[in-house]
Amino acid sequence: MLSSVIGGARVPAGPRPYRSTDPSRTSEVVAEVSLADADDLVRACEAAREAQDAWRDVPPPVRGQAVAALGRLVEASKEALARVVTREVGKPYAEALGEVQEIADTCAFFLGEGRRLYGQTVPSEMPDKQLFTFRDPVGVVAVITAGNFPVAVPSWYIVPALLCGNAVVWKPAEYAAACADAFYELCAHAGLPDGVLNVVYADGPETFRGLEQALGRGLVDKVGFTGSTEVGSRIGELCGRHLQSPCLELGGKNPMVVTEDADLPLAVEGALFSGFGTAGQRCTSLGTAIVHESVHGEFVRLLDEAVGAAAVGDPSGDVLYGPMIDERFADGFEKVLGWIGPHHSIHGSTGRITAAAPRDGFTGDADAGLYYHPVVVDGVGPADELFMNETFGPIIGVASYRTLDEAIELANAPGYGLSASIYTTDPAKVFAFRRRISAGMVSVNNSTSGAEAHLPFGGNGRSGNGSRQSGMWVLDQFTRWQSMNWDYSGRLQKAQMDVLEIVPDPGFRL
Ligand SMILES: NC(=O)c1ccc[n+]([C@@H]2O[C@H](COP(=O)([O-])OP(=O)(O)OC[C@H]3O[C@@H](n4cnc5c(N)ncnc54)[C@H](O)[C@@H]3O)[C@@H](O)[C@H]2O)c1
Repeated sequence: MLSSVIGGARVPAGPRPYRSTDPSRTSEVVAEVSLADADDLVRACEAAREAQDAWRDVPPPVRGQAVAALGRLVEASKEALARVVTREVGKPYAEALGEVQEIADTCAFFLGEGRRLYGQTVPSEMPDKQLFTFRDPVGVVAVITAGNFPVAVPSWYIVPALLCGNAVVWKPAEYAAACADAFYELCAHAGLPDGVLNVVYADGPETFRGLEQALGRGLVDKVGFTGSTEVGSRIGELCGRHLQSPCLELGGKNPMVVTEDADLPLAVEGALFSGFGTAGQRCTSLGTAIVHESVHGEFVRLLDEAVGAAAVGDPSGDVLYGPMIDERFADGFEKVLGWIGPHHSIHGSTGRITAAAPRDGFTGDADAGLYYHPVVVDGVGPADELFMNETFGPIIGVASYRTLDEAIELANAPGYGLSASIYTTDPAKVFAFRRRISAGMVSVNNSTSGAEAHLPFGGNGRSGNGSRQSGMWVLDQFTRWQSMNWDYSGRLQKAQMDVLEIVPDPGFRL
């Protein structure tokens, strides 16, 4: 039975058992977990506070060695960790390998940051005085994550937070506990002192209660949250009461605009990958393709063709996508299917896949797995729930437009702002789109999905509070700037008042 780890020690199993199952064969248990309660979460924050005291004094290049060791351990266990991801959350194995690679890439990037955690020397207004800036760790970082990227997204928080000298309390998604535990074990063997990284398996309500208490007692200095917009806004409110600004990485309803001059087969390939990859359960999944009216019919025809040839099935095989991650997401998707109104034209079957997948290669027991057909709904618009809200399932809408202004207005209408893409051969359209789309990430002739470990990742509006992950930008989340001025003149020099005056001759003319 898996249990939380606080201060380097496993917490004895308690009265709250939880089972995470294989979504391809829901009768198979992947992990039995003993869930913690609010008090455990508070204890983990206390342990982190204590451990951070010494960790902050370890020089950043040395902290970088732990990050490097983690990267090496992840590389060495890449296949094993990917297999756990495939089994527990149903992600196709090739994608799972990519997800694990992202951890290794993140470690590679932040290893270097350990030697580059630069401050600045800044000139002063006065002579014989020098100004400096330093980056300091924020303290204890509470990280709460979703399970659709059960190891890569946590690493985006944990790796830079530790490198910057913080201690971390990580609360992974319960339904991805086996993935979390495997990743925790790799971290624990990378040479981190006890208590610097704690993992707490808990459900949402207990997590909220624990976080409320920990924030109230000053035990948490930063919250990193990846999950739904609904829960994110509650976390934001709670942090706001304690004058903290969390990192909020939330849901997406990501648009793809296809212009009249676009390479249509390329756009269709992108739509297929980002609409149905991971069964549409990515924050960056394509929500709506917004297609110029002159190519709309051809786009839908090509998309139908591609969808018909797609393989859905056992995620250990070569498939476009596997099952929904968990019963909860399958239930949520059933609800979404009810949003499809009679006035839409539906392409694909809306039902559960009960026999074989659309193509060979499906070996799982379909009746027991959480498999759904890919669904394309043509003719959606802002009056539809389907157009306005994240669905988190294998369904995409198609809308049509006449002018680029209209396309951008449609793309911004749902009020999310994570990822957006445009397929066009006209650079003027690219820049007009880039300037006015509300997304944090824009793709040109590429799908809405995908991230690289050194590019800022994050969204605006219903997708987040503008915080960014990955690359050097995330350092501002996990460090605080301290400025220092050092006056070695031997006098009390006062800024603004004792400044040397420059006296120009205002009457001078050539
Ligand atoms: N923007 C991003 O980077 C990103 C990445 C991955 C997933 N997501 C989003 O995550 C969502 C899917 O994940 P989910 O359904 O597991 O999200 P969720 O909000 O239900 O849960 C996310 C995490 O928060 C915890 N939680 C739930 N209720 C809580 C509460 N009241 N207080 C504190 N913690 C609580 C959960 O146990 C889980 O660990 C989608 O909306 C998806 O778009 C966003």
